[in-house]
Amino acid sequence: MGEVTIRRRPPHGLETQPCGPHAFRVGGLPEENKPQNILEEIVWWKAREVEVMRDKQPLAMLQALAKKMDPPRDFRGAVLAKANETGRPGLIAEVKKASPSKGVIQPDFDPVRIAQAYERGGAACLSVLTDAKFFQGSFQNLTRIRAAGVQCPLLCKEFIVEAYQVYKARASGADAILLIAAVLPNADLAYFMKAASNLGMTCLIEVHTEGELARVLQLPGVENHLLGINNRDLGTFKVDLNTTKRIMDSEWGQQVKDRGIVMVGESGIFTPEDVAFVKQAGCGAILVGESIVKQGDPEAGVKALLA
Ligand SMILES: O=C(O)c1ccccc1NCC(=O)[C@H](O)[C@H](O)COP(=O)(O)O
Repeated sequence: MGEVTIRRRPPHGLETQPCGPHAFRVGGLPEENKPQNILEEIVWWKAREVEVMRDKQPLAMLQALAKKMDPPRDFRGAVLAKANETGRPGLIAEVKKASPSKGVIQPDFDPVRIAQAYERGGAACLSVLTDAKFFQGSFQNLTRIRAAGVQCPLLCKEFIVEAYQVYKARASGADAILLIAAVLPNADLAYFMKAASNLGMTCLIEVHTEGELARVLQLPGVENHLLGINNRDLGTFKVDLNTTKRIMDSEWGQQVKDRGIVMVGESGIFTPEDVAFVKQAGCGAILVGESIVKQGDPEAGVKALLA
């Protein structure tokens, strides 16, 4: 049920292994050593990236930094408060320069200016992409946004495959992290949720299928975090808002509603009608990037979306 669909590493390790003056390949078909889709490519790259980061900044150093940070803000509480105040889903507005599906979305990208505009426009929380290779983001963007006095809680939008990244998020000022069910089995999800909770952070646990939702609903303490349905298939890039409706109409979606879990509708939300559609499907929050970040005036973009 809801098995992990993304392979975390190439099945046969590196495609070729150096051995003296020779290079040889360890078993398997060459095509098995190629990522099957973009999410797999990102995750394979991420594993190497974390190794390099750990060499430069060991975990103990990061943990010491994380300890010194101001306490995290209540991400889930901020979403709920904004939804109660406005009667609309709480907006998690994404600071997003580029993406694998769209290339550069906002060439005139000033993360602090965009974050401040989102906050003035009425966002409940912000999502900050930190991946550099595929999204042109950075952990410095998180730090700079927090240092600029933005009050909204911040989600570190990263592809987490190691606990190291949870500490990196906290040490960079994040209040919440993203965990993707297609990438992580429940044992890893539970472990990262525990690491995040110990740091006082919230998790946004993202699914794309009914099977993944059924699986993550078994996680202990999931009610204290947020669940999200990504309308974008991260393998094919196809975006379909009906994904949210279909999953929320399933028996697992009913369980989300019965247990009072906050569900976030993610990706492909462009108009007030889209917002109304995912609200009607049962979402208490929305995560929006492209439609607001590409506006010349992101504050007006947020206001128009929530109108
Ligand atoms: O946005 C992509 O192209 C993408 C590709 C591969 C993995 C993840 C990707 N996006 C992450 C997201 O989920 C979105 O940034 C987020 O939900 C906002 O989506 P949108 O409003 O459609 O920009």
